[in-house]
Amino acid sequence: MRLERLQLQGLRCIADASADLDAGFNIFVGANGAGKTSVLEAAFLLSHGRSFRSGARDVLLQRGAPGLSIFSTVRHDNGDLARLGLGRAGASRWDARLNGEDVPIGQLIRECAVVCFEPGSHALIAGAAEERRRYLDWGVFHVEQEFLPTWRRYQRALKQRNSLLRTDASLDDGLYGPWEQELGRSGSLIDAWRRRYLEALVPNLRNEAARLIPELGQVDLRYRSGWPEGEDLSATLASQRGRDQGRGHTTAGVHRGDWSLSFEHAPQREHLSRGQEKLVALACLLAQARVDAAHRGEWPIICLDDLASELDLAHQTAVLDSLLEAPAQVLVTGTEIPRALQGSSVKVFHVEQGQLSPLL
Ligand SMILES: Nc1ncnc2c1ncn2[C@@H]1O[C@H](COP(=O)(O)OP(=O)(O)OP(=O)(O)O)[C@@H](O)[C@H]1O
Repeated sequence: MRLERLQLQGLRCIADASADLDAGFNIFVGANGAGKTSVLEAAFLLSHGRSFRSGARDVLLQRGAPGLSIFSTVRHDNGDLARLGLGRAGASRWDARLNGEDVPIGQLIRECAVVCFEPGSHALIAGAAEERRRYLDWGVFHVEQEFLPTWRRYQRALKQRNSLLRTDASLDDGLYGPWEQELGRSGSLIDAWRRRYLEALVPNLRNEAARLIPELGQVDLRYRSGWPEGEDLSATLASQRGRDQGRGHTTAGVHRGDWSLSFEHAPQREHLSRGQEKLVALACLLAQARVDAAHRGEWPIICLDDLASELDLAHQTAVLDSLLEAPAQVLVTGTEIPRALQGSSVKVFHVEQGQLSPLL
C-alpha cells in the first residue's frame, strides 16, 4: 500500500502543507526543527491513533491553531483507493473519517499500516515492557479481527477489578468473580493470539537479524504471559485477591505480559551496545512489516526517521536495499539525503518552517 497524498494542518510547526508522494522512496530533508519528523508522525498517527513521540496529545496541536487535521489517500496494491482523515478540534477527542464517513478510530487504523523506525525505537529493546506489549498488540490487531473488542473488554474488567481492590475490603466472590471470569476469558484469548503472532514473527526476525546483525548469532524470543505458565488466569486472580489488595492493583494478566530476545553471542540485553539495540529494534520492526505484508498481501508503509544519524553507512545500505527489493513505500528524513540513497531514484522534499516543497 502507499500514501498518495498527505495533507496536514495544525500539526506542530506545520500550519498547512501537502505532499504528493512517490510509490517508492520519499526523502524529507531540512534543518533541525524544520518539521521533517512531523510528516512521519502524521503517517504514524493515521495508522496508530497516537504519536510515536512521548508527551501529551495536546503538544501535537500547533500552538494557537483551532484544530489539527491529517488527510491522506491510500492506494492499495489491488488498485483500491481509501480516503483517510483524522482530526481534533482543540483538546477534544480524535475524529476519524474513512471515505467521507465518520468511523470509529479502530476502523481507520486498520485501513493503513505504517511501521516506523525512529530515534526512540531502541526503547523496544531497552525500555519498559509497555513498549513491547504495544508492538506485539499492534501486530496482533492487524491479523486478528476480534483483537480490539476483546482488548477493550479486558481493559474494562481490569479497571473494575482495580477499583474494587481499592474500595472493597470484603474480597467477596460475588463482586470479584464476574470481573475475574472476564479477565480470564479475554486475557486467555489475547495470550493465545500473541503466541500465534510470535510464531509467525520469529522466523522473520531471524532473517532480519541475520541480515543486519549477523555478528550476534541466532536470536531466540521468550514470551511471558503475565501469570504463571500453565495456570488458569481467572483462578490465579481469585487466589491473588489478598495480595493484589495490598498492592492496590491487579498483578497478573496480559497487561503484565512481556517478551525478550536473547542472542547466541549476546544472551542478555545488557550485552548489546546502544547501536546494536537500535539495530535489533529495527530488525523487530522490519520483521513485523514482513508479517503484515504476508498477511495482507501488500507491504505496509515504512518510515525511517533521521536514518543517517541512527545507523552507519553499511547498515543504512543493508536496510534500504532490502526495502527496495520488498517493494515498499518508504518515507525517510534527514538533514541531507542519506549517502546510501544518493544516486538512487527517489523523490526529495525540502522541509522548511513547516512547509514542504518537492525538489526536482
Ligand atoms: N505544538 C507546537 N506548536 C508549534 N510548533 C511546535 C509544536 N510542537 C513542536 N513544534 C515545533 O515544530 C518543530 C517540530 O519539528 P520536527 O521534530 O518535526 O523537526 P525535524 O525537522 O524532524 O527536526 P530534527 O532534525 O531536529 O529532528 C520544531 O521546530 C518544534 O519547535
